[in-house]
Amino acid sequence: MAAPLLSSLCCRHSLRHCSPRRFARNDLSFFRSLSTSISSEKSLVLSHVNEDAGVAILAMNRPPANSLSLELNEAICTSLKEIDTNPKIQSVILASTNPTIFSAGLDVTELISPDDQRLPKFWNSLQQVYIDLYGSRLAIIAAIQGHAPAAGCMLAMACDYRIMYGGGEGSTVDGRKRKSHIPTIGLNETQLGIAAPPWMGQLLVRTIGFRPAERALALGTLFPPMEALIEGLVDDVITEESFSPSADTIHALEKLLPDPIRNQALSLVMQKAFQEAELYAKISPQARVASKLVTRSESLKDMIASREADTEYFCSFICQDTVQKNLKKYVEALKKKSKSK
Ligand SMILES: CCCCCCCCCCC/C=C/C(=O)SCCNC(=O)CCNC(=O)[C@H](O)C(C)(C)COP(=O)(O)OP(=O)(O)OC[C@H]1O[C@@H](n2cnc3c(N)ncnc32)[C@H](O)[C@@H]1OP(=O)(O)O
Repeated sequence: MAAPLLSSLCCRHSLRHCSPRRFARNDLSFFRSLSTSISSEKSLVLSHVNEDAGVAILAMNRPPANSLSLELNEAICTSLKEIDTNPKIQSVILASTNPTIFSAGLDVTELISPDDQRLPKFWNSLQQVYIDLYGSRLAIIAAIQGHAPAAGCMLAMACDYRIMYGGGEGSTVDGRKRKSHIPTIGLNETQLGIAAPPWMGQLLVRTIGFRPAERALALGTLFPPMEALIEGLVDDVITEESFSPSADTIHALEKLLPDPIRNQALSLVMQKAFQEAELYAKISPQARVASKLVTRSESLKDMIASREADTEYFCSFICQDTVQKNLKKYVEALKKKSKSK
């Protein structure tokens, strides 16, 4: 696995497929669902490309919480690969069709009383998502509208830039009032009685620095947006107080977008993500990819070298009685909370 990945970072995609695209700052037409749009695995992922813009959107679409199952992981990788093979695309926005949950992390039901054959496949698929995102030649922008705990946070950290919704009353991207929503992000595994695997923990260390990461990992801290910004876990926090799209914009987008992501395209987070995607797409792809290689190749090599051992450790760890007990308790509490709403 190592050789293809690193060669893809070095040359396979990056140096051959370098045709930066320009598009107008406010041109939201990049969201247009082309007839060649990619939707895979029963649309667990909605993916659309705009070759003129050089930008793609990849929106996770697994209700209710975009929790990462084997199938969703595979769908993310498949979609990303399809986008990656398109030489006209330089940037991708990683988003969610759920406006309040980016991804709830691993599908915890995958971890409870797991099937022997499926569990290692499941873990491998998560490792692959990380490798494909973190090692992509594409500039990937995380549009974090909602919660991103645990592996959801990992997805965001594996991107090149993270924009988070700052929360607040009455966000009205579609003209309707909605309840106040303040998303959180972080590696909260210890709160489930498990620990983040080394490669995920190290990703946090590389993102926010050693001491803050050490503390956040131990406590399983979930950061609200402004704290995440201060820690450097996200790069930008957007509030929608001043956001009021014009009727023309809404009308144009209604024509352009398929239902699941129409409102998302109108949100300020998505528009900022678009601007950032545009910014990255303007940089010489050779230079951008080379700089990504400088900061990411060593850790990717290490992760890939320990991949099998990581899978073995994960499987035996998850199957321990105490871990199973903790996980069951956690899921019961989650279901109870959901029912009590
Ligand atoms: C030393 C090295 C050791 C290495 C060993 C490896 C160990 C393993 C490491 C694994 C690393 C990664 C771990 C994970 O990602 S575990 C998952 C962590 N995720 C969470 O803790 C989040 C749980 N969810 C929530 O807190 C909330 O749902 C959330 C804040 C995301 C949203 O809240 P909201 O109120 O909007 O929504 P609900 O809670 O009502 O949820 C809606 C429905 O979704 C279901 N749900 C939510 N999260 C999950 C999930 N992670 N998996 C499966 N299902 C989930 C929830 O039950 C609701 O469904 P129902 O309505 O049907 O009950």
